[in-house]
Amino acid sequence: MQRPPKKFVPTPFEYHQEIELEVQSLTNLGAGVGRINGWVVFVPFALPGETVKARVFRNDKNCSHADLIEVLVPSPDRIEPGCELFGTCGGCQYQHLSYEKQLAWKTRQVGELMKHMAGIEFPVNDCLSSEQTWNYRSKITPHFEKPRGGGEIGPIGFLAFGRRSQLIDVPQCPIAMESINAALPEIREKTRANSARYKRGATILLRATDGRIETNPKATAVERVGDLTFQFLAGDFFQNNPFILPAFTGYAATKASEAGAKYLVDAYCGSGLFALTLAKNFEKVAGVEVSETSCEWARKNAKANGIANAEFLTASAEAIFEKIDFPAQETTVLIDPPRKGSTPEFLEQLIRFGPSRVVYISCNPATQVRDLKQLSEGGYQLSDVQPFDLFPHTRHLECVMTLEKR
Ligand SMILES: C[S@@+](CC[C@H](N)C(=O)[O-])C[C@H]1O[C@@H](n2cnc3c(N)ncnc32)[C@H](O)[C@@H]1O
Repeated sequence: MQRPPKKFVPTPFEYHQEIELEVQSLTNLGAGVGRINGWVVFVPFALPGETVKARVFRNDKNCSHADLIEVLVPSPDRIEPGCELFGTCGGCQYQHLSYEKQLAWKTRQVGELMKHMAGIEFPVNDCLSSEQTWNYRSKITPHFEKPRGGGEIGPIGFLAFGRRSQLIDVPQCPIAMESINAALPEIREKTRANSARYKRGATILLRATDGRIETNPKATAVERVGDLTFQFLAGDFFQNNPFILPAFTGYAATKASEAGAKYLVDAYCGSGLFALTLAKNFEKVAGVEVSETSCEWARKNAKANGIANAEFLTASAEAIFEKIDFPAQETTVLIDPPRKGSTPEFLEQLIRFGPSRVVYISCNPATQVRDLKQLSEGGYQLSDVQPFDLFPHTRHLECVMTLEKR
């Protein structure tokens, strides 16, 4: 038997002890959850309803973690993964689960996070699917490392499953657009051929835009959403599943405007996706974005699309409240912060401003629910929770939460 790592805690299971358990649930990180005599065990790649054999590699204070060895009784929802790297690559967690059940679990996970992290019980609408469930990503960023002191570069790809630094080689990625996969072999070859130019590792950008693949983060990329055209720097943020964007922005538009608000604040606005797709529903729109280049593109995008009622401020999000003269009772504040969520400072100012509605969009329900708690304590109450599956076959999702001032 392999020797346990130094910090291994040997209770309740020994290192590499093999256990059999029934899996009951699926966490929002994508791991199956079962219990042995009430003790919780997490087993990635095991599905609810399955009986599995697993090997324990860590015991924590109130749970253990184990690797899946064998599925003894499979779930009827288990399917053949679409990628041969599934299970070794850290990118996808759900390729072995039918798409319908992926959606059902994502819906349930949002509800459970709200209940457990914020003590809020609220019905979650069914997660809306992506029109295209394979070849949907318009951007991938494979990495590579170079050994210190020279030598050939190692694998070009993504983090291996469960690892913090080990990469696996990814020659093709079936969730990336076909045009990205078509360009990938040549880009990988070139990277290897030019390996002398790299002192250490790097990240390669592949952004599908306007019929080509852009690798220069400083080049301009373009994306169409409904009847609007957005330009932005290829290396800057833009939602990377274009197939669901009309439905996603359409939903945000309805939620932001249905109660009759005339003014919209779009905080963390990027190159203007929500501000500009929603502008026709409002008298005036004010966006705020910390990235100078994204914000500059938001202004240019407004102009290029003939939108005259949207202004953009380059600043950290909380600065917007000093700038606007919108009456709070006629204003919706939409926020779409990065994965780490918003900040207590921003939320405090938002609550002090007191808009009639808040539409909070997030790609990380855990930080969203943390912030929801602050908003809820600050006098806002949920009226709608709608997840969108921008990232089929992965554990990720986008969630639109609508809150109203009590
Ligand atoms: C998830 S993206 C959303 C962008 C945009 N809403 C969209 O959908 O294209 C989050 C954005 O927040 C910006 N950001 C990060 N920290 C910020 C801050 N403190 N204040 C304002 N914007 C910030 C990032 O530059 C990024 O453009």
